[in-house]
Amino acid sequence: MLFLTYSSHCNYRTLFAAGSRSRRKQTTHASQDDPKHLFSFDKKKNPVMASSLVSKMASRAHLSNFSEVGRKIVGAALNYKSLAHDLKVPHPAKPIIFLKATSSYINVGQVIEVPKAETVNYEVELGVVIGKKCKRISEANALDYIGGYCLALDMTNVTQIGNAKKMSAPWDLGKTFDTACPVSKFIPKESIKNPDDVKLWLKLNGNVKQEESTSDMIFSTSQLISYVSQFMTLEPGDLLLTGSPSGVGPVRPNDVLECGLNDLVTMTFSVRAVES
Ligand SMILES: CC(=O)CC(=O)C(=O)O
Repeated sequence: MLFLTYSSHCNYRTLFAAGSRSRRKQTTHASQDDPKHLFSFDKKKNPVMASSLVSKMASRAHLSNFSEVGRKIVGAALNYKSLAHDLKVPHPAKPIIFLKATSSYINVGQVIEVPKAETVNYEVELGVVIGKKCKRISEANALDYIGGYCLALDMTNVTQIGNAKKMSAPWDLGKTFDTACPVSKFIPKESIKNPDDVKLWLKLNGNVKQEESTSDMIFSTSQLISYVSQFMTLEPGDLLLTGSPSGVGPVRPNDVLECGLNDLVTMTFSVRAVES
């Protein structure tokens, strides 16, 4: 007897939304990323392993739903050498950190909203989904706290950021308006060996506007996670936006943005105007 009795303990059927396939069918053709793969052992002989794998499954189910369950989105600004070069500004001495509200998430199928009289820029980014609670962690340990990844757009209202700068006010209205954080599906941690070397690209209406490796980042993924964790506790499902490479630019109503991350994921969003 393998895993069949587990469903009553952890209710992972609901967690994984396994659909209509029977549990027994799920034992066959298990792929690397498939949670059922975890259950190919004898649970009576390995009760400790069984319980740890159940919690691993529950945690991955939780993380794959990060845009619903995550409690914050933390962004890093000016984190690419190429962007700093384009903007003719020096590299920041420390990460520049801002927050986006989770109400700004949208998923594929939803539309980016742009106020008619304002300018909103696209910025393609690697998103890091936090896998376990981290507070004041070292750079050396930071990668252990990653639960997975996503492709993200850090939509930025530059009209609002310009207004804020004039008043020495925070950037919030420029970063965290509704629809400001389009995200892809969850990418399991194992799919990306090195988050500091993945390729990001973005096309606006079919024309390539951004294309860069995360190796161009000023602060590495570990440095960003460790730095942020000195100030705020990162929790499972939180998202860290690692910054945008050069090529950022404005969108207009009816534009179509298409972007991708390695050969792992692509996503497409269209833009519509809303009243300012
Ligand atoms: C002002 C910005 O939008 C900077 C930013 O978010 C970035 O990724 O760089």
